[in-house]
Amino acid sequence: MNEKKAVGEKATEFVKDGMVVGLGTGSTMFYTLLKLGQLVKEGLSIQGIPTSIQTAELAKELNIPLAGFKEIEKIDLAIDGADEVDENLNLIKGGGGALLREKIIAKAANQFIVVADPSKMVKTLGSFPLPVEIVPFGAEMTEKHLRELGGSPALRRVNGEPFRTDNGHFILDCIFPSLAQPQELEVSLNKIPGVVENGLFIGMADVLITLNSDHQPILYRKK
Ligand SMILES: O=C(CO)[C@H](O)[C@H](O)COP(=O)(O)O
Repeated sequence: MNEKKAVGEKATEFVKDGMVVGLGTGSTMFYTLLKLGQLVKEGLSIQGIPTSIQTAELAKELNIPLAGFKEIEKIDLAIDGADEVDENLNLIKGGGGALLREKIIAKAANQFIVVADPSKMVKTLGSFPLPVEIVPFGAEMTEKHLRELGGSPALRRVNGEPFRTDNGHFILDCIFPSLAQPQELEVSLNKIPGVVENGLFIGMADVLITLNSDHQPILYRKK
């Protein structure tokens, strides 16, 4: 069975007529977007706020109307994937490099829904290297500061060249020996000059959609 499709499509049940919807990025969101495109074709009226150029392009292909921040007053709902989800619905995101725009939109939304197949569920965050978005200027120094915080950063590359986010920044993928206190690390990381944002989404998710052992969609709400 296609687990990403099952959870991705389930999230569209939260989308109602007239809503402004934050549209996340990634292969799970692909299915959410396909389903939203179908619903729009059938008459659903929404405005989407994309979290990446990739998502904006797909939404345009699917005729999902898009809006910018100047045109809207609120975001009713944001839907997005995750790289890891713990039992408290804390997340690591940014595997696709869209973490900054994703966090801005998740924070602005009245409700943030995460779609994650069971492979993303973990007891403690941190097996997935934490993406940290940094400005290219002084990258070596920023990397050094991340090492001082206990991380082992690696510059993300594509075809040998540094990967650039939609915002023109670099990504350092950081392994930390322990992410037992993710909320403290999230704050410490963002205090480093040169760090723009990190992929820890602590206390932000309101609803998680994953699958149970019978492969049926199951919802967990923030405690
Ligand atoms: O954070 C993200 C992109 O920056 C994605 O939501 C995350 O990487 C999950 O992607 P996928 O659904 O493809 O597994």
